[in-house]
Amino acid sequence: MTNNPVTGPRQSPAEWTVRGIGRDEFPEVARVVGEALLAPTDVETRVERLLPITGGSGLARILVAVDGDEVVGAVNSFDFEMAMPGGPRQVAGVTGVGVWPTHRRRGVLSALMRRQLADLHAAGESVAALWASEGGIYGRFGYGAASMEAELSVASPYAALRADAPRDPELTVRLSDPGSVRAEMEALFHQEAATRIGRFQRSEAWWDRVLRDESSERGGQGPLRAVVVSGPGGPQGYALYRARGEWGAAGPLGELRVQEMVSTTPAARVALYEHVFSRDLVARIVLNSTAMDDPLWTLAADRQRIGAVPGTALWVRLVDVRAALAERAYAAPVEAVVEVTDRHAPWNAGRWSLKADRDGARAEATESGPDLSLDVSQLGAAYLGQNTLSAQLAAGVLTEHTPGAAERLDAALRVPHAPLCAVIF
Ligand SMILES: CC(=O)SCCNC(=O)CCNC(=O)[C@H](O)C(C)(C)COP(=O)(O)OP(=O)(O)OC[C@H]1O[C@@H](n2cnc3c(N)ncnc32)[C@H](O)[C@@H]1OP(=O)(O)O
Repeated sequence: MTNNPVTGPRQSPAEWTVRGIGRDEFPEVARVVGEALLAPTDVETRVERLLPITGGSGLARILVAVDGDEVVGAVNSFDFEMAMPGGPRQVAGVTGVGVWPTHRRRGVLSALMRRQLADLHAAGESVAALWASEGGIYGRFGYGAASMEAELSVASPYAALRADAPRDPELTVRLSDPGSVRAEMEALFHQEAATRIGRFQRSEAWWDRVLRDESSERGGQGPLRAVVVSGPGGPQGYALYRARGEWGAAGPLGELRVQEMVSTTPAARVALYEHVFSRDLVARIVLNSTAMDDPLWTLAADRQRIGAVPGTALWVRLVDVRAALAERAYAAPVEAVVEVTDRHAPWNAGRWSLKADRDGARAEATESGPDLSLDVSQLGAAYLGQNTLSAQLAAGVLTEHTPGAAERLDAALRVPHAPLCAVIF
């Protein structure tokens, strides 16, 4: 044990007691995590907001580290149905990670992460995913940065689509308050969340959270609005957005911010863009969190006028490498032996033979020589199909024993559309 005047004595993760919680301890967990995350709301409000989405069996997924009687750190995970390559899967959505400020850098998170990983594995869960507050935290625990999303913005004079963008005169566009079209939005989202990698199905409580509209949620903007595009057969898309009016010496400087856009047909997408692009008094349109292959890149009249701020979205952890490899879908036949190192999950370490084609995959332990050696975090980074192993090879962070192995695996791991989660959990 070493001592540090700021953080106190450094302990090994094994020295911390980690346990589950009773229902009456939830406010204490909310207090500790809220303080760590610099949450602007009071504990009561946080409990009121978090309980519905965490509730039920969710509390059983919370772990705390204690110092005597005191809770000094916590982790939680949602039991998501998230779209993965090949379809919807159960994914542990790791969340609510925080360590009491006087106990940081003493191994508390490490203890919590190890126990959470062991619990998820024991429960038969194969994949965990999270949004990280900081990029330096989770790689050491076997998470790989697996997807990027981008905030897009466009100044109103350039907010226009190509002349040949698909437009359907039969579509109608209806603007209303979100509550009155919630059922339509839920149905459209449910469809998208079954296939769009990274999306997770929403409970009613999650919808309440997405549609929350107190003034503290608005970030200086106006109320949440919903626009729904429908054809003769019913709704084909929706967007949720807020707008803020502003005036400068030369006229209107309003901003319109799209929180979410979902569409099931190209023409509905076009109608949604054209609705938000055509609002009067708006000088700038922002699309909060978009997939890296958002159709706007193809449809914009001048794509060079789109400003893009990309950022890391989901980090993925293969809790059970064998199961995660076997349940994934593959775009091309592949046979390879991967040698995996895993500091925190010894059951993953070793050589895995993957045999896959478009009809299915098998992964089993093997003694054969590896084609590729890598850390479990690197496999996590490639799992959603957005990041290639070839890029990691070029960066010099994995070893290829058989020339071309990374490229062949990449061809099999490829997915047709970029992942999109968009909702930070
Ligand atoms: C999914 C989510 O909920 S994301 C939200 C994460 N939470 C936050 O950001 C809240 C504020 N921060 C905290 O509560 C804490 O600082 C945490 C949770 C990030 C880290 O907890 P700690 O108990 O301090 O971590 P712990 O002592 O186990 O550190 C383990 C290792 O990670 C490193 N580490 C911890 N946090 C960070 C960081 N933010 N950046 C880089 N390295 C870090 C430590 O230096 C240590 O490295 P070492 O093993 O080489 O010595």
